[in-house]
Amino acid sequence: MERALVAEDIHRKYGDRVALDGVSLSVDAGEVFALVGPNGAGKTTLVRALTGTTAVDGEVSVFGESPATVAKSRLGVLPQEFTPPERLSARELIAYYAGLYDAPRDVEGVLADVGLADTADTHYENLSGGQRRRTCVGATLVNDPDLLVLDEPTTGIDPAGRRDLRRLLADLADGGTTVLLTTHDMTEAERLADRVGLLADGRLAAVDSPAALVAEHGGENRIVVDLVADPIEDGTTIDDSDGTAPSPATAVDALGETGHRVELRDTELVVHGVDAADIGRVVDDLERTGIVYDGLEWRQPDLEDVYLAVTGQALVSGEEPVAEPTDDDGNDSDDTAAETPAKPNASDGETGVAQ
Ligand SMILES: Nc1ncnc2c1ncn2[C@@H]1O[C@H](COP(=O)(O)OP(=O)(O)OP(=O)(O)O)[C@@H](O)[C@H]1O
Repeated sequence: MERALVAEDIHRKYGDRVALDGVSLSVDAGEVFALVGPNGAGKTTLVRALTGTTAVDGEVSVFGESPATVAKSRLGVLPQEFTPPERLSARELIAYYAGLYDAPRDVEGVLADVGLADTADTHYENLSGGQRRRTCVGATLVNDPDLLVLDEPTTGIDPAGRRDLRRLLADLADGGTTVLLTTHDMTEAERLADRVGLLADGRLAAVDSPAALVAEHGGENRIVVDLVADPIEDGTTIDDSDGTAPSPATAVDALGETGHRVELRDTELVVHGVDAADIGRVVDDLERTGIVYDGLEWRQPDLEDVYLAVTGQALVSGEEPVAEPTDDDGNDSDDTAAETPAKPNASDGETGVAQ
């Protein structure tokens, strides 16, 4: 199997700040690889290292060559920040980038791939945030690259657009294109990637298929109970004979006696090791404790749980805020959805108290 990308022990500092701290990674040709991590984890720096746009200590090769010498026609790179000329239409922009290559793809085919066939004549400045991002993705496809490197390609794209883009990337991968993308969104990584690299503080904390990571680190199925923070103030009816609800700690003890590991996390109570067939029994046990709760949810472990288990940091996932408007007519929008998210430090780990 040809290696599309190899990085060996890459280090990168900005002043005293360590952005990459000994990252080694290899991606096979035809693989979809997702780099996942919170703001500041080092994703963009790693992408830049792999594509030769920032100098690093360590070895990087792309299809066996230095990123500086590999044929540009083999690569399609979407930086996190990419602002094409605003007074050109989507079609003109794609045609412009296609014109940089000797044997480009058909412009209309690229526009169709990124779902912009009906918006192709709208100026870039009048496209919605999601349509702009799709135009930028289109610009990376004009040379039919062997390796696509996409830094947060779905930022600002609405859920339907994300699905379309995922489908496109999956089709490209089926056709042999290697895809390396970064995302904050674990669901996206889980759905799309053959393998996922969990990046935290400039280090790859784990690399494997989503299923293998979840099996190894995800923990058990669980019920998460959303407790009422203050049932008296909340006006919730309390059934206890003395008119007071049991404390969460009492409920934890009572549930613990039923054989499950129970954990209290702020206003959530987590009952671990609950398989689908046990849900009814555990809910009955919960009712018997008399604890007052707003709702509950049965959850199977996912990559977010893996990230927390492996790095000790919580990574909030799900769909990112959607740029408005999200309609597809693309006309007269003055939307300027941020292409560049703020960069706070990684979020704090959970502060649960294990019972
Ligand atoms: N040009 C730069 N100058 C100084 N520090 C930088 C620079 N680029 C990145 N950093 C720092 O390096 C660390 C890694 O940043 P990087 O942009 O690679 O993270 P990221 O995972 O891509 O974050 P985000 O999800 O916000 O894009 C951060 O602490 C960041 O502040």
